[in-house]
Amino acid sequence: MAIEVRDVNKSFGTTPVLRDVSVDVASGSLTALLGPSGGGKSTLLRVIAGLEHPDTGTVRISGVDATRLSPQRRNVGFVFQHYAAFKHMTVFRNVAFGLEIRKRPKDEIRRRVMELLELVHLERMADRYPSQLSGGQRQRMALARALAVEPEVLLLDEPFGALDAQVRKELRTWLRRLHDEVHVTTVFVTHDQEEAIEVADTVAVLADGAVEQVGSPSDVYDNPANPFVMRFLGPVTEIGGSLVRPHDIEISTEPRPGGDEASVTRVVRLGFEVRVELLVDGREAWAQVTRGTAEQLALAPGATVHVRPTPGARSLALTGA
Ligand SMILES: Nc1ncnc2c1ncn2[C@@H]1O[C@H](COP(=O)(O)OP(=O)(O)OP(=O)(O)O)[C@@H](O)[C@H]1O
Repeated sequence: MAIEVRDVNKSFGTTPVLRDVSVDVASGSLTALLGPSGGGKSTLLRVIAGLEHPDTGTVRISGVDATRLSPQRRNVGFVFQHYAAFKHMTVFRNVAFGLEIRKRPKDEIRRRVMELLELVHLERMADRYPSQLSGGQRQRMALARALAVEPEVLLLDEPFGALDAQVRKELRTWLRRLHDEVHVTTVFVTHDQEEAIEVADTVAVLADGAVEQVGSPSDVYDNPANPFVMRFLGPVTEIGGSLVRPHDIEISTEPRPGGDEASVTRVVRLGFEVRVELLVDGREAWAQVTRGTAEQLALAPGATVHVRPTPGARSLALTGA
């Protein structure tokens, strides 16, 4: 394990922000800390970095108890949402900074920095100043700078959070590729479930200071541990007292075992997908079907149909939830 967080508790004043948090991060993995705003993701990342100290519990990095080590002695690289670059230094010098203060030989620094700039596709920007870069380029420079000193662990706090949607999407794909090339153990914070699912190989869902579930993206999406995780990871709807993914609802014109009668209230075509709004037992629900299915069943407002979760689909009973 690259990182082992054990039974960490942290309060600010009297407010508990992390409650008995235990997470393992495998060496070489790309792990997302995912959850709603205020859930404690940044605080957990800062505890791993050594920027906050837990009240109780331990943090081990590469097998060493790091709980009391300063950030400098943990060998971690850090990138924040708003990255503070040295404005008066070129991109080259920003990336070289950590190596220069470690007094590495000049030619080694030059080689390493150019390698890193190539890795983040900024090799032609070496002589520019941070103000001459786009937001996405600046964050890539920040990553190169964090990687320069060869950290054992890379910690990213919403690194693309301040960028517009399009650039954000590009950088996601880019981060995944970068990780496939350098394999440095990486933990990144995000509140965007799509980003976590697309980029990470492990997702830890954090809410209200506690870990709700840790698993692969398909694990947490297909086998959510509880209604909270199911709702947070993707669209849900409710039929027969259970929470179901709308694409896991089977619609038929004939009654089927385990099905409920429903009336179609609205049919919305969204390209290839069709959103079918329903009333089941007086309650609103919706199903996502393909255009082919919608046409075949002649779904239209006012139609009476029968719905049930697709056999084998994951559903969660909502009793008491
Ligand atoms: N230094 C601090 N002093 C007091 N309270 C803090 C401090 N840092 C964080 N908090 C509180 O701790 C809680 C968790 O914050 P944290 O930033 O870890 O959550 P988060 O999941 O990263 O949320 P976001 O995505 O909004 O950053 C919040 O209620 C926040 O107000």
